[in-house]
Amino acid sequence: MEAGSFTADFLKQNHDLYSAATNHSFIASIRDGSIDAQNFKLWMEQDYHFVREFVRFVASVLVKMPRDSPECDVDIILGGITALESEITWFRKEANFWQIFLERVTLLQPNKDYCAFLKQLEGSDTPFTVAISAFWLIELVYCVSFMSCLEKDAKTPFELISTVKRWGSPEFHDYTLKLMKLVDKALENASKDEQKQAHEACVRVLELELKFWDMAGFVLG
Ligand SMILES: Cc1ncc(CNC=O)c(N)n1
Repeated sequence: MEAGSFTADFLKQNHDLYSAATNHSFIASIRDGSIDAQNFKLWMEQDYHFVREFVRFVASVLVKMPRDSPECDVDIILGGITALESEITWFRKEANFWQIFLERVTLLQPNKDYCAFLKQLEGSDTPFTVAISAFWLIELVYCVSFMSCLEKDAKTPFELISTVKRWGSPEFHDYTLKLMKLVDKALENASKDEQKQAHEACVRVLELELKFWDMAGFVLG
């Protein structure tokens, strides 16, 4: 059997898990407008703290990029870091609107687990190929999930439009395609062992994204 690209093969082989992570009931509740404000606030509190760890992770991906990478490839990651700065600013502003006190939040277990996984990927024993693969998929799950909330028949509440546009916009989708190309280029010449490690890290990303949505959609009180 002729193998395709890493990313296409991965999504094909893990279709059910990918589908579960990108068609979650939490996202469906945003899309149909039935979402409870408490659940949205819970997601936002937890995600802000996830993103703080994610900044370090993306920085580690940049540091691991091979020295002979084309500048335009480095700039894709740099652009990702730049976007995270405005994302952090946006989170603070949004938190203010929703009366969330970000500094008082306690991390829930699924978020702790996800952050611990990111920390592991940040370590120098995780190769660039593995880290960039996980990076691509983390962004893709958010992109595909939130894109569904912008479809013509979606009834996303107007207060949540800025949230879904952040990750569901055509620009963000473009960015995930650029990351996908970086991954496929990096994995094409990687050893079988690194390909396997990258595959395993991506499976873990899907499991953790799924648990993160479960946590956000959990009905309080
Ligand atoms: C849990 C999770 N996964 C992916 C993203 C999207 N990346 C950066 O914002 C996110 N914010 N949170």
